[in-house]
This record gives sequence, structure tokens and C-alpha cells, in this order.
Amino acid sequence: MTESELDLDVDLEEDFEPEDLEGPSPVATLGDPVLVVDDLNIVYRVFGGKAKQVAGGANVKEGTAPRRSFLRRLVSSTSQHVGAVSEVHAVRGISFVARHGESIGIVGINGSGKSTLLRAITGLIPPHSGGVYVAGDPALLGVNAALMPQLTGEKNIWIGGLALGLTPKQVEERFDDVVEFADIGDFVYLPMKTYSSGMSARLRFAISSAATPDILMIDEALATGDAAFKARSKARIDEVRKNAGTIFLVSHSTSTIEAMCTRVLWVHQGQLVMDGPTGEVLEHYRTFVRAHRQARSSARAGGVGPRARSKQRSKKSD
Ligand SMILES: Nc1ncnc2c1ncn2[C@@H]1O[C@H](COP(=O)(O)OP(=O)(O)OP(=O)(O)O)[C@@H](O)[C@H]1O
Repeated sequence: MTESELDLDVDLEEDFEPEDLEGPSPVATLGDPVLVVDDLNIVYRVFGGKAKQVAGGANVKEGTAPRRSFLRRLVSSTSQHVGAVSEVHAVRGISFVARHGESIGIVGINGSGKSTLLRAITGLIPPHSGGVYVAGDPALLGVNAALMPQLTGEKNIWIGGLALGLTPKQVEERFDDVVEFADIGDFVYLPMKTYSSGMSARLRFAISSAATPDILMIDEALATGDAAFKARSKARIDEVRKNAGTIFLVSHSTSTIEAMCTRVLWVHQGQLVMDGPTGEVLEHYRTFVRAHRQARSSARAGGVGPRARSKQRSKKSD
């Protein structure tokens, strides 16, 4: 990895004290394969924007739209998609097999493709090429899960529960549990837009984990909440892992990954850099992040940060 590749945005939060998530490290009891990701490529198409190198170094291909005459550009300036079509190659040829009983962490710096990979596995984003083969029903549990802020917590529990495949009877049976787990009390009868961000994150987590999916995908859900909620979430996840099978967890907190996962996938610039036991992969990842931070701070000290570089560029163009 070169110095310039290291000049990316890093957000490695060690936000958990290990005692937040006490308990033995998870041990995988491996069963049958439940998920096969085969040479997966995901490409986002961005319309009307100017292509640029994004954080995390995702590969952006500029100007994939054909060059147009001045007249055409003038005419099309009233249309919705103005300018070039750019492509962001967010996931690049990732392959792996996940088995029943595994708890798999996905790490990588900002913009490396973790969430995209997770969304592709749940079928929210179609592959550009390659494939995702799933035995069972993956459910994505994330703080960004799409609930409706203008509706009450109660209505969102119903919508979310039904969307996760629960029957009306099951939603009714689990309703009180969800409210209790989220610890929102009578706020459940108020619109979600009146909630604090912690309250809505807790409710999202509680709704998503009310079902017991075959594959549970968690995107940063544990990054919110106090120590007690984190401990409750860990217990709930352990339960899901025991009953259901496979868990994927995206988190910037390596200590959370350590406490929850038996295996780690490290994604960088959309590619799978390492796939192996938690301790082994995290050791390399932490070393990478430290080197990365050092490279960034020396670059800043030497005045070659992004702002300084842009000044240098504008001077050159003067
Ligand atoms: N809807 C989208 N349209 C265009 N580009 C996108 C879209 N979503 C993500 N990207 C780009 O794809 C790349 C991977 O993004 P992704 O969100 O998967 O990374 P990540 O590792 O989850 O990042 P973070 O840790 O910051 O959440 C980034 O360059 C991002 O800018």
C-alpha cells in the first residue's frame, strides 16, 4: 500500500470500553453455507455531478457519458440530469462464503464499501456483475433503517414488523417487548420525529431484532445508546446468532467487532483485503489505521493536507 493510498479518511472509534461488552468472546459452531458472494461488483451511477475522488478511494470513473455538442448541452440544461454521468465502483470483485453460526465483522475506513456490500447482500442493490446466493432470509438492521418519522412509534413498529415478515399476530405479541427493549415508554404514541436520536436508534434496533432472521445484518446499530443498551443489544444479538445462524456487523469500533465476531472481512477501496479470524485481521487492520493516521498527521504538519494541496493547485493554475 503506497503513501498516497493512505491519504484517506479514517474513522476508527474505540468508543467502547471492553467492560461495556463483558462476556466470553463468541465461538463459531460452523454449519452449512448460508451465503455465497461470488465476484461481486457494485457500481453506482451518479448523474449530473462532477466526478471526484471520494473518501475511501472508491473508484470513480468520470465522463462515461459521451461528449456532447455545445447546443445539445444547452438544450439538455433544462433536463433533470445535467452534466456527466460518473460511476463509483464501490465493491470490486468480492467473494466469500458465510456459514451458519458465524458472526462476521466488516471493517474498513470511511467510504471503503462496507455498507454497500451489506446492502447488496440483503438484495437492496443489484449487482453490476457477479452474484449473491442466499439460503434463507436476510434482514438488514441498521440505525438508518427506513421508518417514517411523521408516524408514531406504534405505527412504525407495525410497519417495520410486517416488513420483516412477521404476521399481524406476531407483531401484536412482540409489541410490548419491542417498546420495553427500546425503553421509550409512552413516547411510542408520539411521532418518531419527536424522538431524540438515541431513542429512534434504539427503537429501530428493537424493531429489527424482533424477528429472528436467518441472516442478521447490522450496520453500526451498536454505535448508539448507553452502556446498558449496548449490553442488551449484545445479548439480543447473541440470542439471534444462537437461534438463527449468521450475523454480519459493520462497525468502526474494533472493540465491538472483537466482542461480537468470530471472523472479520477487511474491505478497502471496495476490495477484500483480508478475511480471517477476528484477532488476526484486526491486528493488521489496527496497524494499518495507525500508519494511516500517522501519515495523515505528518502530511498535515508538513502543510500538505487537502486544503494546502488545493491551494497549491489553485496557485499553479493562476
Ligand atoms: N447512493 C450512492 N450513490 C453514489 N455513490 C455512493 C452511494 N452510496 C455510497 N456511495 C459511494 O460508494 C463508496 C462506498 O460507500 P459505502 O457507504 O459503502 O462505504 P462505507 O465503508 O460503508 O463508508 P462509511 O464507513 O463512511 O459508512 C463511497 O465512495 C461512497 O461515496
